[in-house]
Amino acid sequence: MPFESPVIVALDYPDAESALALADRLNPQRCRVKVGKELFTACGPSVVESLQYKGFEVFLDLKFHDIPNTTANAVKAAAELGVWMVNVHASGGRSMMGACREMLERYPGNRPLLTAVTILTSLEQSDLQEIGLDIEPMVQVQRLARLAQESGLDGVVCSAREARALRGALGDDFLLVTPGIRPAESNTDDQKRIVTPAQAIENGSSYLVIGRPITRSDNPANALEAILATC
Ligand SMILES: O=C(O)c1cc(=O)[nH]c(=O)n1[C@@H]1O[C@H](COP(=O)(O)O)[C@@H](O)[C@H]1O
Repeated sequence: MPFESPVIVALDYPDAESALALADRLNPQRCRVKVGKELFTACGPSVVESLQYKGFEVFLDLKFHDIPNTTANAVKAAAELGVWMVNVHASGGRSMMGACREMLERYPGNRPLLTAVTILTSLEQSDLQEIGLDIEPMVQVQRLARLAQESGLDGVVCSAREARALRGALGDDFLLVTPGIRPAESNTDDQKRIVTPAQAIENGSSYLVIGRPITRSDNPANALEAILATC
């Protein structure tokens, strides 16, 4: 893409028709798109291929979290699909992330970027406490991000609230993919660790994952442009 857009639009839809209709209202020169669990479970690889055919680079967000062999082969299937980015959960551990990275060495020309989810942006400290993690999100995100970098990953998925600290600790080349983005005064929905687009970029985010603020807008292309204008 000639203009390197920081925005990845989350196509969280129950069927291909709705997802492709939204994609038709966007310009693939102005954003990338994300296919997640709902759309992929309903439609499978064909919706990824349809989006690629329309000119979009696709982030396949299936957040794989399993034993190393299973996860590495899932990442391999994603690479065969020609996706731009694929992700796993960092809490799957070093061997799992390393096995995925090693598997992708087989795709030197068109290797997908491999990122690891740290702590979901829908969680805050009290949620972590309930699952036995008596730790601040910032501290756990930093720990997992360091592990992901040591395991050879290209970057992490985190809240833009953690981006400044991670950028300082992990360097300029490590990708920080940040969901939980909400323009000022928009609905927070189920997100808890939210940041505005402008603040996310200022904090050092590489990519902003944005769903409902764009997809639920009356004019998604205008909503995207309004966000890009602030970045
Ligand atoms: O991996 C992700 O993309 C992801 C990680 C995370 O911590 N939080 C998070 O919201 N996401 C995804 O980012 C998108 C956010 O969508 P909106 O809340 O509608 O902007 C959804 O598709 C989520 O699945």
